[in-house]
Amino acid sequence: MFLSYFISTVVEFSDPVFQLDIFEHVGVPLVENCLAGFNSSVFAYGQTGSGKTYTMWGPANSLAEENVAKEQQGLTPRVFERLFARIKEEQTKHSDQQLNYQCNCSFLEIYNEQVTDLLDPSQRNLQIREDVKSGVYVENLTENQVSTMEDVTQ
Ligand SMILES: Nc1ncnc2c1ncn2[C@@H]1O[C@H](COP(=O)(O)OP(=O)(O)OP(=O)(O)O)[C@@H](O)[C@H]1O
Repeated sequence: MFLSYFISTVVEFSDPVFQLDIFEHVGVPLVENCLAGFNSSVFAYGQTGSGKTYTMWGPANSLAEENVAKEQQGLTPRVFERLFARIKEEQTKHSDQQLNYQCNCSFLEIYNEQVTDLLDPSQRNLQIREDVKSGVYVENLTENQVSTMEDVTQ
């Protein structure tokens, strides 16, 4: 099952307060849904230059620069930081059960009905398919397993 969140971006909105607001209303419930075992996705939509990438990642190079203020971070690093922290919390809380979590993520862009794999931009025309059991999926979309922030920011 898939749970999806939609964010409409307008460049004037994507200031630090807006980033925090999005994190609280989209990021926090998304992390809890992932922990509960649901596949979850975020769609950022808006016209060219409206701030989709900024909303999802923060200012350019913010992941590489250690001194970028936390409040400038985009949704993606905040979500993964929260996810890994919550996993640790759950594992500590239920240490007798030896909980194991596997996190996989994909990133794609849809532009003029063309689907591009952002983890492998040479894949520019991926097909959207439907499977009787698993539902709608993007054929051949790269799926990376992540367990640390370094995995996410590489
Ligand atoms: N709140 C903001 N403060 C400062 N700069 C911003 C803000 N939001 C967006 N920008 C800047 O505006 C430019 C366009 O934003 P961005 O690349 O996020 O738009 P986009 O919707 O992803 O565009 P495209 O559809 O062309 O990929 C970028 O240089 C980005 O750094």
